[in-house]
Amino acid sequence: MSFRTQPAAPARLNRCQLFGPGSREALFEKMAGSAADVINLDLEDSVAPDDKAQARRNVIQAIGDIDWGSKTLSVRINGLDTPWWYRDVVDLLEQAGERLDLIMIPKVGNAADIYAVDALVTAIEAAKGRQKRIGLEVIIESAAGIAHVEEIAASSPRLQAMSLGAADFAASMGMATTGIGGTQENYYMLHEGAKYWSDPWHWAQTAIVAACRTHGVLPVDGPFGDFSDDEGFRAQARRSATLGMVGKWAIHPKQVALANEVFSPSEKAVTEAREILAAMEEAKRTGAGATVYKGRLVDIASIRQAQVIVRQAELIDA
Ligand SMILES: CC(=O)SCCNC(=O)CCNC(=O)[C@H](O)C(C)(C)COP(=O)(O)OP(=O)(O)OC[C@H]1O[C@@H](n2cnc3c(N)ncnc32)[C@H](O)[C@@H]1OP(=O)(O)O
Ligand SMILES: O=CC(=O)O
Ligand SMILES: [Mg+2]
Repeated sequence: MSFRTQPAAPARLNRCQLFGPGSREALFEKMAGSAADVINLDLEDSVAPDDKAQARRNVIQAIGDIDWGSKTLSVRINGLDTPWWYRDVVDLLEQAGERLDLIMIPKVGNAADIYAVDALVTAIEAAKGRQKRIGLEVIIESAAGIAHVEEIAASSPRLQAMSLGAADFAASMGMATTGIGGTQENYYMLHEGAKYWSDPWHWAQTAIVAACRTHGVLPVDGPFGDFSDDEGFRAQARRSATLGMVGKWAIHPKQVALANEVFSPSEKAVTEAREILAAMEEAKRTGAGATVYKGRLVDIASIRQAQVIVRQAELIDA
């Protein structure tokens, strides 16, 4: 490791973030009863402009009235280029109960966006004597957001998670698609007449993972719009998990089980990780730094790799 060590991301489960519009109160109990680790009550793009004020009132009421169990409870506020965001923050912090865990800031473009919200949150917490410090999460979903991804990841000690928002990201980048995540028909290489599809989200995801891991923030994959396509969701989520993301959004309840499945290590993976740790303990006992496990090299780096899987399994079992 460099002299600059890598801070740990928050030790909590974030396999699935289930979204629901703040204007659809009837969904709130269903969201609370779901198997999602994180709930995102939305005041932004799933709420029509005329419904913004009512949605805000619904969400504030629901934060106190509904039993959210042990879930992380987050509210997505409106973007900083709108007339609604400051009232979202003020009303949430002044009126919502202590059960609220996070505020999600959409369409962040640079660290100053988080600074502005942090300053407002900090002042209201002090003025109101709120006991629990509110965390922040952000969505990278614009050209500016991805260009400034590292300063955004470093922007505030309140920052816990960062998601890729494929829909707005595609729009901001001028990508020729109306699909939200997943395979894009025209993004392929041609070799001897055969098409090989590639992943247009890959580079943004890796930039987000690197920025998050540098600064101790959880990297999360955002929405997959086609909720009729379970295999498409699985494929996207598996790629994200392989790259180091910890979870994925669900924009429909049927996606929750899929995300939980992909971001929970299989029994086989956990057993293998524990066996690698045991093999390395044995190697250490005999003074070796490297050994052979199932015909392949394992060394001290393998301990760190195995610990990623074991830690996730322990969080799930806790
Ligand atoms: C690009 C972005 O910004 S994504 C993030 C913002 N977007 C959102 O928050 C959208 C979230 N999702 C939704 O609003 C809805 O799921 C929709 C509009 C996609 C579909 O809604 P519906 O047509 O009601 O879905 P559908 O009929 O398939 O619902 C099946 C059941 O799941 C429930 N349900 C639907 N959405 C949700 C949800 N988000 N959370 C919990 N339950 C839900 C329905 O009430 C219904 O319950 P029932 O069987 O008891 O009647
Ligand atoms: O907010 C999410 C997105 O994909 O846009
Ligand atoms: Mg968006």
